[in-house]
Amino acid sequence: MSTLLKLENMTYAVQDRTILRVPSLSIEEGEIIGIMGPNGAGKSTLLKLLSLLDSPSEGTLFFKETKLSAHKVTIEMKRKFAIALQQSLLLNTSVYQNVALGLKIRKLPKQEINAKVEYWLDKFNISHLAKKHAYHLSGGEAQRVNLARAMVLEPEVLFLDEPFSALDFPTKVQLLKELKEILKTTETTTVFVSHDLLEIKYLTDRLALLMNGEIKQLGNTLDVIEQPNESTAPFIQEWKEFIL
Ligand SMILES: Nc1ncnc2c1ncn2[C@@H]1O[C@H](COP(=O)(O)OP(=O)(O)OP(=O)(O)O)[C@@H](O)[C@H]1O
Repeated sequence: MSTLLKLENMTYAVQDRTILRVPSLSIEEGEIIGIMGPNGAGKSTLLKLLSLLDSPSEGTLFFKETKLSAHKVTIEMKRKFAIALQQSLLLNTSVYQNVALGLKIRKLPKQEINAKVEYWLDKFNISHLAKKHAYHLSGGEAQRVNLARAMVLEPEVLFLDEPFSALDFPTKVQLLKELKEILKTTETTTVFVSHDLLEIKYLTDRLALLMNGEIKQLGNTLDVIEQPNESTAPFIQEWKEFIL
């Protein structure tokens, strides 16, 4: 495995208040890394910095060997990333057009767009919804479209911010299973932000536990869950009591 994304000496401050401090974080090619922590820990902020939606107050982000800055980043660099959020924010058009839009913007030939959209609608089991209006979908269907819209771009890094949190349990479980299969077969490097230890345990290879704007523990997901450190044990223990 080689390092795809790397943060160094990063801080992020809002009005003189430092809300995130990450001395070092590497994301390895092909891995699924989870970011978990309590409300307000800084998870979404970290995801925004890694995905170039925002820039740090200090520090550097590297993509492979290239130093990135959100201010100067090229379209080519942004196109290496895709993001799916909790709210699918679909456009006022059909499912097909929602999934096709990113490829149209990239000016791909029509035939290629058709082939890719059909492929990803099929992968997420939503081919039958292609003509349906995006505003008439269930929550689970909309999240499938959201994920297909991200994956059709064949990103080098996929960022997921709580994509399952609004779904009911059976819908979530089914989609998690399918997504894991897709991410593993495509070897898509993925950064997954979640509140839910069950989702994290099922989907991720490594886990960063973020608290008060700092990564308090980072390691193999099962190791972190089984052997939390002094800082993370109370948080993990609460989860264990809740699910066991
Ligand atoms: N633009 C901003 N202005 C002021 N405060 C901010 C801003 N962005 C984030 N914060 C603060 O920084 C902290 C981290 O926010 P962030 O949304 O990253 O946390 P989170 O772990 O994703 O939280 P949640 O689990 O509730 O979504 C919070 O205290 C939040 O209020």
